[in-house]
Amino acid sequence: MNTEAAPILELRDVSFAAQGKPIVQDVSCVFPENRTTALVGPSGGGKSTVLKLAAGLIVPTRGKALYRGYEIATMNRLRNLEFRKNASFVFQDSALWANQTLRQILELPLKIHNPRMKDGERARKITEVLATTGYRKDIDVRPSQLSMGEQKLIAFSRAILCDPKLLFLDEWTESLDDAAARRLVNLVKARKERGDTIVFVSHSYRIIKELADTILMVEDGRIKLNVTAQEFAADENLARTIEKGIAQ
Ligand SMILES: Nc1ncnc2c1ncn2[C@@H]1O[C@H](COP(=O)(O)OP(=O)(O)OP(=O)(O)O)[C@@H](O)[C@H]1O
Repeated sequence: MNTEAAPILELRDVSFAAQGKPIVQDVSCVFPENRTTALVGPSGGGKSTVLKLAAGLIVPTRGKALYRGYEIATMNRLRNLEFRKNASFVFQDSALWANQTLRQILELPLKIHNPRMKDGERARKITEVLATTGYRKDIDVRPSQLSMGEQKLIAFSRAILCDPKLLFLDEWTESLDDAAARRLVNLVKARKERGDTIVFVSHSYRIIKELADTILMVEDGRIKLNVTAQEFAADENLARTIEKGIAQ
């Protein structure tokens, strides 16, 4: 585990249960600032749940999720606002509001975090971000008119609109064609290079190898491996274990 950078995020002895079923158990890990961490592992192992716990989207049943040392579930309103302004999440299913147009969906985070932004500036910002992510169609339509891949582009565009320093990505390239997936990987790479803190879930060995500084293998709700990219690159057995774990 890399300890030289500050743990902007930490899970401390975290467990999470739903409907009496343990989903994540006794997870402790740090997500260092300015680093990219990949959560990998077999389907149903608990990766998305760990990601949501780290992002403060769900509250641990036991233990603490911390942002800069403050418990996310109980930190004061101002600190929570700062955290929310700095953090964005791309959900596995895109999570676009069915009854809103894409324009309304994209306007909302800007209205919340930059309430003084003028209408024209907001429209320019949206056009600029969509050009970056490569969504070129009409935005006065509802999400149901989009393919899954197009929904992913909108979800990613929404996530970067307010220029977050902390990005949580849950299989953000799934359902995209190769060109679009490459564009979104490159966009994350650029953010990583400028020093953002990124935590992502992916089943793609290639993406994990390309982006991750640290790899956490989550299986049966526990962290089974916590290795740096250097350790991963230097140890063929480790690489095989991770590749096998992803493929399950
Ligand atoms: N709120 C919940 N209520 C009931 N079961 C849940 C809940 N959240 C997660 N689970 C279950 O816990 C297990 C782990 O889910 P999670 O989505 O975290 O896994 P994952 O590793 O991200 O899987 P995948 O790679 O398939 O997306 C799954 O069996 C899932 O159905």
